[in-house]
Amino acid sequence: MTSFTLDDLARIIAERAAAPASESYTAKLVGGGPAKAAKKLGEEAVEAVIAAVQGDRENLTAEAADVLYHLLVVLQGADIPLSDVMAELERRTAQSGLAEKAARKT
Ligand SMILES: N=c1c2ncn([C@@H]3O[C@H](COP(=O)(O)OP(=O)(O)OP(=O)(O)O)[C@@H](O)[C@H]3O)c2ncn1[C@@H]1O[C@H](COP(=O)(O)O)[C@@H](O)[C@H]1O
Repeated sequence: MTSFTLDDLARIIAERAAAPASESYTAKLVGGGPAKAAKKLGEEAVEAVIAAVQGDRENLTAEAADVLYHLLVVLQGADIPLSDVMAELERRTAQSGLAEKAARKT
């Protein structure tokens, strides 16, 4: 069990984004522009998919951490607060995913 949250990580990323790129991987990614950060997110997502398909729990745990970190970096670069994403997820709790999918088809 850990008390570390995505909010904590988003705060670290926001701080590090302002650091010199020579001192921070986060600053280097954000400074490289949205396409670079998004490409990295895509790569990490594919690695997580491969680990999931292989049933490799240890690797999937590590790759999931990479995906979450890189997603938060992409959000930071796009100036989208994590709280906006959480609000969208909260809004979706009003109905099941299956009900939402069915409503889209009609
Ligand atoms: N959680 C992370 C985190 N997860 C993954 N990574 C980096 O993401 C990269 C993953 O890419 P790869 O495995 O493909 O490695 P790579 O080949 O070196 O990457 P590229 O050169 O291709 O970009 C590695 O360099 C990891 O170090 C992270 N870098 C930073 N953080 C967090 O951000 C904080 C601030 O880090 P800096 O911004 O570097 O100060 C850290 O203390 C952590 O809390």
